[in-house]
Amino acid sequence: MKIDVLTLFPEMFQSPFEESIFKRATDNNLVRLEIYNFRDFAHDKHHAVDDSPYGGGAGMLLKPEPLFEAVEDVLREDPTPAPIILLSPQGRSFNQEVARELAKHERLIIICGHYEGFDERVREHLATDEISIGDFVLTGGELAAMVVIDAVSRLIPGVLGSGESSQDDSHSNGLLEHPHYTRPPVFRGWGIPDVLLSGNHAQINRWRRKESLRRTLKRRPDMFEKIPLSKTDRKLVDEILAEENA
Ligand SMILES: O=C(NCc1ccc(CNCc2ncc[nH]2)cc1)c1csc2nc[nH]c(=O)c12
Repeated sequence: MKIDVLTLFPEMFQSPFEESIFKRATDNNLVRLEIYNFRDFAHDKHHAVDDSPYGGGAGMLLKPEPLFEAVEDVLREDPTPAPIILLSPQGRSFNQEVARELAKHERLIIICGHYEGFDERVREHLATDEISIGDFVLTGGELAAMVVIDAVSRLIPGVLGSGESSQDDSHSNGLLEHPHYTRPPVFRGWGIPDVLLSGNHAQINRWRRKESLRRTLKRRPDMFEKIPLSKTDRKLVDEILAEENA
């Protein structure tokens, strides 16, 4: 997948993608990141990228010209079609489902805004999608873009090593993950559930599914109510409720 990022702070994208999993992804050409400073596309003598809002009001807005010219230049260089994604607090909420949807594209073009916000014509006539990563206010879209790039890239086949799998992490099967344990079996007097040492994989899977259900029910009832429960799940939930009320 090729990801073109338009930002006023290209240097922000250097280090986060030179480490670990993402580095492996770029090294074996599974993901290619191209960062552009859209200030380079502001051709007036002051290279102005923002201006004050018509109608008055605080703050500045990103002008349309530099953004339109930057996207058009990127598409002239490489005409491969791609969603043009505006990152903004007004976007649709990003989640694992949106990450899976974006991971299907061979290319993404991502526009990072800044505190100011965008001129509406960018939203109406340039962007094809608009994404927010949550209901909190950041100083700019760059960190949000990195979150989206990270979550999407790990879904691209081959990016995660053979050991990791994106199948069973939280939010992939609609449930939160069950507790995990590794050596030592006892640490400062704290042991681990016997079932995990039993070698009985049916019981281990049952325990894991039950603990996922328990954790999701307790911490994220909003997620829990969306999960289709099998007959076995329902039995596990009954056991959980009995235990919780014991
Ligand atoms: O660019 C982002 N944030 C920077 C930012 C913060 C506040 C405002 C409000 N506009 C002020 C204004 N409008 C007009 C004049 N002045 C706009 C942009 C962002 C991208 S995705 C995301 N997801 C979750 N949270 C986020 O903040 C983000």
